[in-house]
Amino acid sequence: MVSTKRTLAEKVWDEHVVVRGEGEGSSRNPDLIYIDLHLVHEVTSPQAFDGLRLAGRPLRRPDLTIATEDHNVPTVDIDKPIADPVSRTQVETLRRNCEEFGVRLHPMGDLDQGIVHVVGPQLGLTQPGMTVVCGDSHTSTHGAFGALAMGIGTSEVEHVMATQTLSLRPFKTMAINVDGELQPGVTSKDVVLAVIAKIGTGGGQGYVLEYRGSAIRQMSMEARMTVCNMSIEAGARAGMIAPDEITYEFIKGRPHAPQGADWDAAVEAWDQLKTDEGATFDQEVYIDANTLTPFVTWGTNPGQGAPLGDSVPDPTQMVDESERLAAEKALTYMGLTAGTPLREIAVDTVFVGSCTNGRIEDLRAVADVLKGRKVAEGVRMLVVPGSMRVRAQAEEEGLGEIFTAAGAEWRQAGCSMCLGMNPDQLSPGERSASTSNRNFEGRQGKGGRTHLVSPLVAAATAVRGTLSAPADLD
Ligand SMILES: CC(C)[C@H](C(=O)O)[C@@H](O)C(=O)O
Ligand code: SF4
Repeated sequence: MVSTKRTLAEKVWDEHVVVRGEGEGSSRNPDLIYIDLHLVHEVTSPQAFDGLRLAGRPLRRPDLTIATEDHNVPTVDIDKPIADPVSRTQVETLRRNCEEFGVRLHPMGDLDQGIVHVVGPQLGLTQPGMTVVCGDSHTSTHGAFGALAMGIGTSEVEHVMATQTLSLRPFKTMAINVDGELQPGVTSKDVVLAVIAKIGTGGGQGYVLEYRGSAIRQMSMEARMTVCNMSIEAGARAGMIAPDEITYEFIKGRPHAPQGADWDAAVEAWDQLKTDEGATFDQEVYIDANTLTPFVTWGTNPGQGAPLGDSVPDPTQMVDESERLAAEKALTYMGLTAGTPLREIAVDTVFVGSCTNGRIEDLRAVADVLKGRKVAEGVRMLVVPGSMRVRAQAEEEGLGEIFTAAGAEWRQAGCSMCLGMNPDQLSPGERSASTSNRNFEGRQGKGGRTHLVSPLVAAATAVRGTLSAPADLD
């Protein structure tokens, strides 16, 4: 007998099937899935809009589509024209397209402008049980609300624009059980870096991950978003967390949250989403939260990480050949020697921001460490809010002053140094501690060397000048 017990991901999927694909098992055709929310930014939308225009089609549901400018925007002098011609064209094209197709756009300077994955939740647009897509791999962030949120390619962006549906193959399910309690100074970023180091950058391929367990339940929505954000770095199609009181508390009262009787009905429906007792996952992974310590990467993919107390690993000790070769190549690029304690690695730049760690809670954590302290001599520190609303709130709480007094640059909202598509970049050979999600070669600028860290580690590193945790400060 087929079990009727379903996981969170399966429930959301089932709710959105417009047409079920024929066949069974691995030969089953894709299902046609309805999409509740389509987020748009300047990088992956131009060709999709062109396609619509060529086909003479309107946008099917402008009311379920929202755009913001994030990747190509500068984070200083935002009242001046964008200097780089490619970036300027991208942003101007988005503005023209949104105007022509009737898409709500939050442009530079607007209070709701910012990184697309910060803006959706902030407006209360991202809600439990929804299907959310965006032409962006870190769409997985929205899974923190119990939404099935997936990054899609430009041709799929056009398909969603035209039909509000997507043809998708069913996925496998993986439970990531994180039980126990995180020690002080250990954050959700450390959890997800440890998860990726454990299952590998390909470990999640074909799966939707569901993060479960007591450590996840205790996390704030900001922290849960950090975890789900990086699901894609394990190769997963999406990452999800079942909604609970913490989720509802976050959504309640936001501009697009249901109100009055609709709110009560919504919460009742959202409460049904959690994975049924006895439902089975295709795979289960266990992480002990009690034993986790701050985690940093030493290599050039997010799976090449280790506890901060460790040393740069020695590739010759690695049994797996492809792992060894990858580590050797990474250490050469990173300019690191096996055996060097990670704490002794000196950085030139510290970047706090991105859709992984650019929310208010992240900025508060950084300000807590920086208060009354100074950024080390010779170190450049950028603090970049994920959205203009985050910036405004940080200003209101006096965080901006703390950053500036410590000697950090307190910027306007955008993807910034998370990737080299705007003026905030590393120069060749420059080394950073970064709260973002990717440490690929050249990610933050050609020849730049990236260590992925939590906001707490970023702040302590800025003060000491070498990879550090707040506990290392006097
Ligand atoms: C530019 C965009 C398509 C890309 C993505 O898909 O994730 C970017 O946001 C990234 O983080 O690498
Ligand atoms: S902040 Fe970084 S990861 Fe997030 S959408 Fe922008 S470029 Fe991609």
